[in-house]
Amino acid sequence: MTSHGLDAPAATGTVNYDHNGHVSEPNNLDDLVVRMAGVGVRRGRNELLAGLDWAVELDERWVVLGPNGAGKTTLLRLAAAELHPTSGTVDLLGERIGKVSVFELRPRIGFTSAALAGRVPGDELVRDVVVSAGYSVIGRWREEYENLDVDRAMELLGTLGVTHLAERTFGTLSEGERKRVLIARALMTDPELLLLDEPAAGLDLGGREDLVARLSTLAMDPDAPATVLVTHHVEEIPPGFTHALLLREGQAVVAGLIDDVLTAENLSKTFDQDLLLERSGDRFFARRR
Ligand SMILES: Nc1ncnc2c1ncn2[C@@H]1O[C@H](COP(=O)(O)OP(=O)(O)OP(=O)(O)O)[C@@H](O)[C@H]1O
Repeated sequence: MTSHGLDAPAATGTVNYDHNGHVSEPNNLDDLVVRMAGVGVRRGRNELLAGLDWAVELDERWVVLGPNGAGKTTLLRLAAAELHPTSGTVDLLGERIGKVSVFELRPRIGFTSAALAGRVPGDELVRDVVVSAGYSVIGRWREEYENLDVDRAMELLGTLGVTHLAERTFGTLSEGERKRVLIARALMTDPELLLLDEPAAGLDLGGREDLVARLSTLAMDPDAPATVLVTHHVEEIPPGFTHALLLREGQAVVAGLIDDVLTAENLSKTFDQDLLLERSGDRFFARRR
């Protein structure tokens, strides 16, 4: 860990781009929740991400799609201030990574991932898993939480449809129940950016559909934070998501409004298969041609 709390050596960004991809100084970073310019992440000889330009605005809901190993989790960890880029610049919530303490930034960002699920002690009460996010720790660490915090945790468990699990221990929950509890936890600090890494992975059909519906409600709520959802499957894109970034081998294939960029052609390029994409109402379905 560096003095900024990052788990990779801090490298000062050298390149800035404007929205058209031209080199420039940023104008008003406050308008952007995430801004990545010329971002690369390298581990040994592996380029996990390369030359990535991406920006997320306050009212946008992004889905990041790509095959195994495309760099999706790496991208999300950059957006969660958990990683530092090897090259390029990352600005989160108007702050440049490398110039700000990530410990100040992280409470403003809600993040769920399988890695986080693995760090939650199995004997923690579900209610405490959620409420402790407000104190930037995992699990209960105080004898007494503020009543207001407990009320908020219960309200969020309600939003995710799992109030009845509040007094259960995390280790006794099913995969789907854990995912919902962790999304409630991610929302606990009222974050300005919500990052969801494969929230529907491992869920059965009913669980997936229920989660997609709840994420759709959240996406359509104008007060909800800017959201980025990583998935392998177009079927998991909740209605209300506005933008898509398609990633392949650490590089963006295409990024923009879902209606513009989510096409059979782009999906086929991304997954290196001849794919058929169908749209039914506001849901997507894909299969091999
Ligand atoms: N520390 C590391 N050292 C070397 N290679 C790494 C390291 N971390 C990740 N990688 C590699 O970088 C690539 C991108 O990993 P990442 O986890 O970001 O992909 P992903 O798109 O999230 O994949 P998946 O869909 O399988 O979860 C993978 O090929 C992975 O093996």
